[in-house]
Amino acid sequence: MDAVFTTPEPRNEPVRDYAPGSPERDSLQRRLTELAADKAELTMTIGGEQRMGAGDAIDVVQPHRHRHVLGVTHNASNADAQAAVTAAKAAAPMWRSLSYEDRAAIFLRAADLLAGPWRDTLNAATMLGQSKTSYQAEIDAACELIDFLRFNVKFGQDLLSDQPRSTNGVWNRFDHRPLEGFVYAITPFNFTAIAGNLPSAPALMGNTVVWKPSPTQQFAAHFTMRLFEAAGLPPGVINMVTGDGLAVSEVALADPDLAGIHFTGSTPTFRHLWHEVGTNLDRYRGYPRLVGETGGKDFVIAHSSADVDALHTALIRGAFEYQGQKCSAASRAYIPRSIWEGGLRDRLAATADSLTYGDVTDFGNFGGAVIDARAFAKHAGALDRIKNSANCTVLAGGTADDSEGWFVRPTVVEASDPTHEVFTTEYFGPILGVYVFDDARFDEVVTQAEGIAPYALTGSIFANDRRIVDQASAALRYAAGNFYINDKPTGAVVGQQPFGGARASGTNDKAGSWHNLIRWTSPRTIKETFVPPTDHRYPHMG
Ligand SMILES: NC(=O)c1ccc[n+]([C@@H]2O[C@H](COP(=O)([O-])OP(=O)(O)OC[C@H]3O[C@@H](n4cnc5c(N)ncnc54)[C@H](O)[C@@H]3O)[C@@H](O)[C@H]2O)c1
Ligand SMILES: N[C@@H](CCC=O)C(=O)O
Repeated sequence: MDAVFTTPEPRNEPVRDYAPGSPERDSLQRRLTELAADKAELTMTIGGEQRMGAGDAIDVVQPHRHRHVLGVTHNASNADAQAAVTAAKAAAPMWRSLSYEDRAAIFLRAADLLAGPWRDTLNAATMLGQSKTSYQAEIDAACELIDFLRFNVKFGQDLLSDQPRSTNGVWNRFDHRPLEGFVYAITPFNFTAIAGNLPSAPALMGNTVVWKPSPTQQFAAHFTMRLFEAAGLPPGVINMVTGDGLAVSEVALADPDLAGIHFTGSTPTFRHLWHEVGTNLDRYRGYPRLVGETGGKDFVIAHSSADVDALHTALIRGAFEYQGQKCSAASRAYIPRSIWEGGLRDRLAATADSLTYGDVTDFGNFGGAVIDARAFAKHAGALDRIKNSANCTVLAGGTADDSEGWFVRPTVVEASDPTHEVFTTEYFGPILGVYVFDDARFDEVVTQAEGIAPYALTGSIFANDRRIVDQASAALRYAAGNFYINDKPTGAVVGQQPFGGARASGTNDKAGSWHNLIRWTSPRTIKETFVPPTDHRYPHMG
């Protein structure tokens, strides 16, 4: 076809509320019952073929009811990984020869399928497998993934439209080539949207992918792969391998055609991958692109002019939604004594104690369980250390119980030492450290908070005094990649608050924006001269 196409103008997917008696709630509840009834075979998908990994079996369970097995998956073996890499390389010429519009249509169709008939499946799988409430699943598995798919198509088109200037007689062009090789996408447990975005964003730009989801997110990842297929994704474009990823990395990171890593997960895992790439550098055809969004120790800093009701809500939602398992979760708060002793301390503790964590299929609960036994043990250990610390007072929670599910109570800890681990260590659970300061020490506290943790992902300032907002914003310029004024530090929306952080929080390539997509292209500059010179001499030569 001869046309320059324009992709549809994206709009953020409206969030459904699943209120009692609503049709969407009935429909989601039916799908929850169906998905919980079967024990699924959580296969790999390599070159379009589904098969079980050859390594050890892993039970994928409901975190809030860990005896309930949703499905079984297997670690991929070295041979499985090799097959996935080979399939990705084999599909590359076919995939990159398709037009951008053809590739984009697949992901736009996936978005529409997810907004419609697939919505309940992805939401229910995310609720059951990752212990998210209906609301937390809806903003992730439905809305954010739909938004990633639709907005990336628009950003990709903008990127392709970026062309150099030309002069009379010369036509200059950019050929926005996909990378030469395959992209290795490794995804975390906590967001179904991130798991879907990390393989699909490079694929949209014409790359083929080996995708390794987290075993604890494999239930929803399985259905995400089926969604892409239903939307018409050809075999071999995204090859999903399962399990812990150790064998996959042995193979993929040593392959000469590794063109990039698209990672989201913890800082130690990303550092490990980066080291491995460094070790293998001489093997590669090119320099692999390393894109990693990693951990956070996200702050809320309040000034004495802050609105206390807004601050209270931001702390509760920011720290305790999805059991604190968002990289953006508020995990350290700095509160002026006038506000703290003026009522916030007792109110925050009472609200935290009132939050119900339980089975997420009971829509009355505020939250569910933490993801697995390893996370539970980590949080239980941290709570023990906190309770034994002379610097700390536990004001709410502080307990954990894994008899039915991996439940950790929403915990508020007041700590008098601002260098205590509660202000520096990412727990990735529902534990909020609070440092209380005399109101006049605000500037000093901002300076201390700015650099005490190695991360720089999200952070909030609460103040009504505009001069304070301005000063704190300047002082904290490099302390967060996503900075909030009078709002909680969680809940970024695609197209509105492009997401990512620097320092130990990652490469800050802003998922769901052109900043990210540009990492998956390698432009070729073309100069075409219409009437080339035919005399090598210059006028100054006489
Ligand atoms: N900055 C962000 O945008 C963002 C978003 C979500 C989560 N996170 C971070 O992710 C972390 C929580 O997620 P997680 O527990 O899944 O992280 P994780 O690092 O334990 O695991 C992430 C992924 O890496 C895989 N993995 C681990 N070692 C591997 C290896 N050697 N080879 C291949 N794959 C390997 C895991 O199986 C999983 O798929 C937190 O630190 C959180 O802050 C960051
Ligand atoms: N983008 C999400 C966090 C993703 C990490 O877990 C937020 O803004 O809350």
